[in-house]
Order: sequence, then C-alpha cells, then structure tokens
Amino acid sequence: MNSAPILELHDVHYRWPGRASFALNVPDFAVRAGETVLLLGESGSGKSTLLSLICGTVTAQSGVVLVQGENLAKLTAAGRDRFRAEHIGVIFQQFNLLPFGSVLDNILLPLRFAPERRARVADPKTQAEQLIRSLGLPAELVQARAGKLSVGQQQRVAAARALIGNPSLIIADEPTSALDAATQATFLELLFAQSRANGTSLLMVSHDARLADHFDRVVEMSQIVRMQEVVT
Ligand SMILES: Nc1ncnc2c1ncn2[C@@H]1O[C@H](COP(=O)(O)OP(=O)(O)OP(=O)(O)O)[C@@H](O)[C@H]1O
Repeated sequence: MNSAPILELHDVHYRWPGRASFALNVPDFAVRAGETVLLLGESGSGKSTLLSLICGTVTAQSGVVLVQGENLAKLTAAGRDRFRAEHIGVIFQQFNLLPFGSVLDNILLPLRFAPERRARVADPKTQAEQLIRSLGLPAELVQARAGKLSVGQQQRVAAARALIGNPSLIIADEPTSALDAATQATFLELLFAQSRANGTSLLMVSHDARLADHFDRVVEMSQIVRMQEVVT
C-alpha cells in the first residue's frame, strides 16, 4: 500500500454559523492512499460535519484540510465543487439518486462536471456496465429508472456513481444503515473489492462498530477531536 496521505487535517476548527453550542476541533487526522478507514462516533459527535469539511461543502474557520495535497480553503467555492467532482466519490446515507433518471444516467452523472475524471474513462457506458456487474446488479437494470429500484439496488448504484472514473477518495456517510446485515456485508465486500482494485481510499462513517473487521483501521471520533469548553 502506498503510504502517502490522500487526506490530512491539521488544527481544524469549525462551527456551524449561528450554532454556538457545537464546535469541531481536529488537531490531526490523516488517511493514507489506498487505506480503508471506518469512523465511528455517537450521534451528534460531528461525523457528518467532518465529512462536509473533507468534501469542501463547508470550510473550516481555521486550520488546513488537504485532499490529495490540495488545500481546500485556497480554492473558491466553485473550485471546491469542481475539485470534489474530480477527485472524491461520495455515497450519501439516502443515496441522493435522481429518481427519474436511469441507472446509467445516475452512474455517469459525476463525469459531466469533471473533465479530468471523464478523461480517465475510455468508454463511460462500458465502465458503468462493468461497475453494475461487479457490484452485483443485474445488467438489464442499466436503463431502469433509479426511483423504481429496491433500497439495496439503489445503494449499489450510488456506489457505482462514486466509483466511476476512479476518484482517489471515496467518502461514505452511513451507506449501509438502511440495509439488513446480510445485504450490508455483501455490499461492503463489493465496495472494498472495487476500491482495492483501483487503489482508492475509503473513509466511511457509521454508528455500527460491527463493521470494523472489514476495514484497515477503525477510528473513534473521540480519538481525533479535541474537546473544548463551548461558550453559550
Ligand atoms: N447543516 C447544519 N447546520 C447547522 N448545524 C448543523 C448542521 N449539520 C449538523 N449540525 C450540527 O452539528 C452537530 C454535529 O452534527 P453531525 O450531523 O455532524 O453529527 P453526526 O455525528 O454525523 O450525527 P449523526 O450520527 O446523528 O448523523 C450537531 O449539533 C448538529 O445539530
């Protein structure tokens, strides 16, 4: 495994505007290239906030967030959106598929906003079909409307959308919470096989410590955040 960090946070401080009662302080946290990390923490401990900082949908009031060596705070908001589309695959808790789009449309969506990622894919339709197969979806679903799929199938489409064009980092926020244990395990195996094949790093957030065995490393939010007195 390449041990260069794909993600680094140093002395990051973040507060949601108008929310004095919560502060996220991360002195140091890193994920290496190709590493799979499970981030566990209680509800409200700031896991989703941390993922938003890493994806650049919010920016820290101070400190540094480096993704692939790029300091997200130095980019404009549009530059961060573009950077995310190029380099990060995101799987949301609710999958966020376009319900009226086909499975294929949904998988190809990130390539529309990311010319470099698009250029890494010789034939987008063929790669989408390969991902569909390797994630265990029936090939004939490629033209099905995403909104008509089962939850487990939607989740695989969301994973294929995150994986297409081989982004260097996949961020997943509770992607298995809507699934039963057997479907969860199969999904994780498929996601890991794909990530490993491409040397992609995976940072997954969950409440569920039972997922730990699947990952290279397990990190508790309490290990990476510095608690601070919050002035209300
Ligand atoms: N968009 C937002 N605007 C304002 N405050 C927010 C926003 N998102 C989260 N927060 C606040 O930030 C704090 C941490 O929430 P966050 O969702 O990051 O925790 P979490 O660990 O992901 O929780 P859960 O496991 O329940 O999803 C909470 O106090 C929450 O109310």
